[in-house]
Amino acid sequence: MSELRPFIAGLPKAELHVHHVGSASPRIVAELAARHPDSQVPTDPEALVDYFVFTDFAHFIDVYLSVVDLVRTPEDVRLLTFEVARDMARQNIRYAELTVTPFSSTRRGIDEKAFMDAIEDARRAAEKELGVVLRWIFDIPGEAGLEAAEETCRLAVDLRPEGLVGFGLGGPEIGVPRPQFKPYFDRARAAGLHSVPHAGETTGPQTVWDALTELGAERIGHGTSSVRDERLLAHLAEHRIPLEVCPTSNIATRAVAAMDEHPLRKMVEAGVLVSVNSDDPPMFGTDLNTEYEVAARLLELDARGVADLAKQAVEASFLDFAGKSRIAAEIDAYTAAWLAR
Ligand SMILES: O=c1[nH]cnc2c1ncn2[C@@H]1O[C@H](CO)[C@@H](O)[C@H]1O
Repeated sequence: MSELRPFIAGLPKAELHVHHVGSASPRIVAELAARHPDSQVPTDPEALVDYFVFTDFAHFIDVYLSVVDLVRTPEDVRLLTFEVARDMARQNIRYAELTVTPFSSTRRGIDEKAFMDAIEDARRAAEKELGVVLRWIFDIPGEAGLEAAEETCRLAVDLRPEGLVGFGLGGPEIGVPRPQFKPYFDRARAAGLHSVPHAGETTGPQTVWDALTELGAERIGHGTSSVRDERLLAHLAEHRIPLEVCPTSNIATRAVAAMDEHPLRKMVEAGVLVSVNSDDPPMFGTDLNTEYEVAARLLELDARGVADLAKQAVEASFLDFAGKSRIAAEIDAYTAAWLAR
């Protein structure tokens, strides 16, 4: 544990890249697994630790989908969402853009309106009872193809829950080229949603270019391989297109071989705006505070540097000016008080 840990723990934070089902705590996953004994997911939180060791990215997606399979009723959705916010509140996360995959639930038979009501109900309760502001990014699960794209787009545009701010694309990249999703991103953007696809997590920089030119990406999920293309890095820096970086995730899914090889530092040195994120925290044995510790080590930051990093996430968010200013001011006040101790 680094000496920055207590500072980071109390620091007000925003998280921009974190998956809904992927944030279910071991307790919640175990509880859902016990409710649905036909599943292969362990019902014991201890056994989950081993279950969440991944041989590669494809294995991670298989395990992820086995947990998705446990969420079967609107009440499961509501419980999961509120509990995720509770974990965020414990870490002083004030604001989160949570990536939700409605297709996974509607395809499993959850009524679409009941699904929206469940997440919205949890969002309001989280804000009121926990002081955590949640917003949604609806993502297309890439492996499910154009059918999922059509359905996700329809749900986003036609049902448009109040908390929805963005439209994304997740899952595997290999064999799932980004350009085919252009019509769906065009529709979502025309409806006023922000474009936030994953790209360059498990494939090269061309996927990031495709996300920018074909999908109108305003932020990139992961974008890890961007560092292999100097021109791309310069483009991201110049146009202030942030990368959502999730260091421990990249090691856990074996997208990056070792933490000391993580490209975060190279991104920052190229002047790219970055946000630090936890992705699927319990599955990767991490949380946002730990990711800030990791980033502080990779970037050799002191408390002030960590506070600046937290402000970059606020800057990269889809909050309005007043919302950004409010959290940035909280970060400044907290940091000043900490440094004056
Ligand atoms: O790190 C990640 N990269 C890509 N997709 C992810 C990640 N974590 C969770 N998902 C989720 O995987 C599902 C199956 O496609 C999607 O729902 C996506 O949100």
